[in-house]
Amino acid sequence: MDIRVLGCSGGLSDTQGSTCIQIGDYALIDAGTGLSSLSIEAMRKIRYIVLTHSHMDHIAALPLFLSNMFDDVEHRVQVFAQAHTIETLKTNIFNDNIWPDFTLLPTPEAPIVEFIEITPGDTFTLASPEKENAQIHVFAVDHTVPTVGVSVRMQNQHFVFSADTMEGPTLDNALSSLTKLAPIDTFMLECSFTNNKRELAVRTKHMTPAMVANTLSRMPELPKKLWVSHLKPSSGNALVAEVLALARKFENEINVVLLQESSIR
Ligand SMILES: Nc1ncnc2c1ncn2[C@@H]1O[C@@H]2COP(=O)(O)O[C@H]2[C@H]1O
Repeated sequence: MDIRVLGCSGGLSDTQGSTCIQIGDYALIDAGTGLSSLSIEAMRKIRYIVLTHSHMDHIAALPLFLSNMFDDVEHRVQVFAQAHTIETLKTNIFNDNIWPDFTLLPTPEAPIVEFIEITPGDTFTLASPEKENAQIHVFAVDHTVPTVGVSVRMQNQHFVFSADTMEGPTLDNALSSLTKLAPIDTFMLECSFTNNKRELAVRTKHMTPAMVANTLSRMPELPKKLWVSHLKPSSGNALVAEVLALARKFENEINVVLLQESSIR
């Protein structure tokens, strides 16, 4: 399985782009500013993008990426997203004011991008032009706007990305179902705020290290690796210290990796 985290910051940072995960060389989950670490040649190989939700840190690079592709790419980029995400992008971004409506360009018959509506619970295949296909399953998570997490299965490996979510039964039930589908090898889970910002985390539907620990303790079977991501830059070193303490607490049970610049490329 070839998964590269191009960015997973929960905001604007001098060390890391925002959420963008590359599958092989041909697909992305989310299109945050981490996408800008790809060369133009690498961008031209991208055929599919699965968007978890409409928030800026997950879609910021999509408009500029599409204009990069516009000139000389023959394939159409397929963007998979929930109806809310598609509608929000069309109304607020691809509206010929903020950015051109690339769903009609260069011609309405053969546009550069096609939005494909997905619903939580859907399973679909991203066909690789060269290597093994990726089997995608999207599941509902609990965030302030309609959001899906993404399960990727390829080469007998199972990677699960929580996207932005709060702890609770929605996530717990999804993790139980996903574990039955196939044991989870790598679980990329968000952790946005420090424990003393629990109230803000609940209001904005995000996780703290304590919530991450609770979620792990309720999982029917622990994944082999936990990638902790989406730290808010404003939470700084205090959050890093809390995540490292969490890693020590679980060190005999699970390999906890804090995704920072050094460990994601
Ligand atoms: N009530 C709030 N107070 C402070 N920050 C907020 C509030 N609501 C949303 N945000 C921030 O706005 C961000 C929108 O994207 P996120 O959900 O990743 O994370 C959210 C928080 O960082």
